Amino acid sequence: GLGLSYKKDENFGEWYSEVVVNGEMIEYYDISGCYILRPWAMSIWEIMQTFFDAEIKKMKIKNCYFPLFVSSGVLQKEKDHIEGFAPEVAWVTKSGESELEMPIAIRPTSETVMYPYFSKWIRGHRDLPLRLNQWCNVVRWEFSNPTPFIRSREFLWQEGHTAFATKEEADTEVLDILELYRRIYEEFLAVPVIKGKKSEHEKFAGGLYTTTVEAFVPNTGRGVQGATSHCLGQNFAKMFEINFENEKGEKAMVWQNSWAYTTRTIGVMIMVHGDDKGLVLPPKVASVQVIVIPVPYKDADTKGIFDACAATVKSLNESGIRAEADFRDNYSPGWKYSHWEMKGVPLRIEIGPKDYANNQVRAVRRDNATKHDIPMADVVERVKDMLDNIQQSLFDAAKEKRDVCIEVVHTWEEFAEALGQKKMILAPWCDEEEVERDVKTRTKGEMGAAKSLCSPFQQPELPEGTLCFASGKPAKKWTYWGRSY
Ligand SMILES: O=C(C[C@H]1NCCC[C@H]1O)Cn1cnc2c(c1=O)CCCC2
Ligand SMILES: [Mg+2]
Repeated sequence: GLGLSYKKDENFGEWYSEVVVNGEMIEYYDISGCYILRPWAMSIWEIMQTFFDAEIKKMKIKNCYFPLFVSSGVLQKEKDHIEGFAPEVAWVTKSGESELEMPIAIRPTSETVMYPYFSKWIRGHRDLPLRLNQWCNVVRWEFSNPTPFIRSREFLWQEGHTAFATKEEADTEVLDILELYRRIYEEFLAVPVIKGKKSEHEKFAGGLYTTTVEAFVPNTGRGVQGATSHCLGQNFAKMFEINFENEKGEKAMVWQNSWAYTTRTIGVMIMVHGDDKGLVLPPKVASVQVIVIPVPYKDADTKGIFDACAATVKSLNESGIRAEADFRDNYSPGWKYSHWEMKGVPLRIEIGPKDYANNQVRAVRRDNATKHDIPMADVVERVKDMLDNIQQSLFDAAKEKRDVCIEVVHTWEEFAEALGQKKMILAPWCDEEEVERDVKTRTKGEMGAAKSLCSPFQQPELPEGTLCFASGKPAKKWTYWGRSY
């Protein structure tokens, strides 16, 4: 029957796999690591896309579409870009029965697809800035445990690729985009994130520096890279000869950025807000924000109740609230309550004989299960306030929960203990790459090694003489560490 067979706090992995299916977001597919995104998931992607697309259009960024296929010569052009990733590239080697002359890669990302044309299109400083984005799918044939939304062999994303005459312009855009990613997480998905910079070891190998918004899943004690905004410097410009004649008539290389967020965002939201009754959707990303359910009683005025439901839906929709009624006569009200709770609809409105007689409705919040009797005349205003309140309290609850998982440490012993307690660890670090590699080695285990998540832009005070938690050398910066997805 209805209901989950796993509890979030007891069997998180099984709970997650069940909740994405029972919530009708995902259907498993016969190829491992690939998932069907059903409308209940796709509508969330579209709501975020509508926001992000409008924001980048305000920044004069234009959408385009490049081919799915990359020739192998081009893909291997930027050496350190590809060396670490080669095993993940999927190749087309045949068409029908015949072998292809040259194998063709399926894009795992589009730097090497786009940049030969950036080189062709960018001649003079008037061609700059060039700022393109594409909404598409990418394929990475990963082997570590596939997880719906979080780690799949094909996923949807947007990838922005921009070129500027100066580093200052690139640096500014990196942070403008990162702020949009923070808004996606904190204002839409109600998930708190930390803005920061990736270490040299964790950054995008082909780039100059990587900025990130880091989320955290308290149940597993794992950090999640939420979205990334990279400054590529002039590395790709050198490789792909993307030069321009500057205003002094000199030949100069462009400064580039690339930035992405993916369908992983949806998985993070589910992991953070979901509970043992199923999904819990923040109103901003819920395709149905209010579900109205008639509770007919054998001899009560059923038609009146149904009309009241339809009128309630109509007035909510007219005020911009996404409301629907569930009039199906082959399911009981109780069944409907569980069904829409499983799907995470933020607010339920029940109209039964008593409500109808008293010209009121009963609203039930999905996040805290509280019940509220509302006069019909006040429904639109009260529902608007409740949805805003649900959005804010989901964020506040998630932030509180994430904050208690943060542990500040100064020594290796404290670090190891906090890691064992599934914490996100803030530690003073000497910022030396081999020390980071050493931390990975020392924390290897079946749970996976700890890694640096980011050095937060908001740096706490670092008193003179503070030593690195891992090497004992003078610390240079506070850095978040933890296990991750
Ligand atoms: O994709 C990026 C960098 C960059 N790509 C464009 C959008 C922003 C940012 O994600 C890093 N990266 C990750 N994973 C892979 C590659 C790769 O370049 C290339 C080969 C396959 C796997
Ligand atoms: Mg990867």
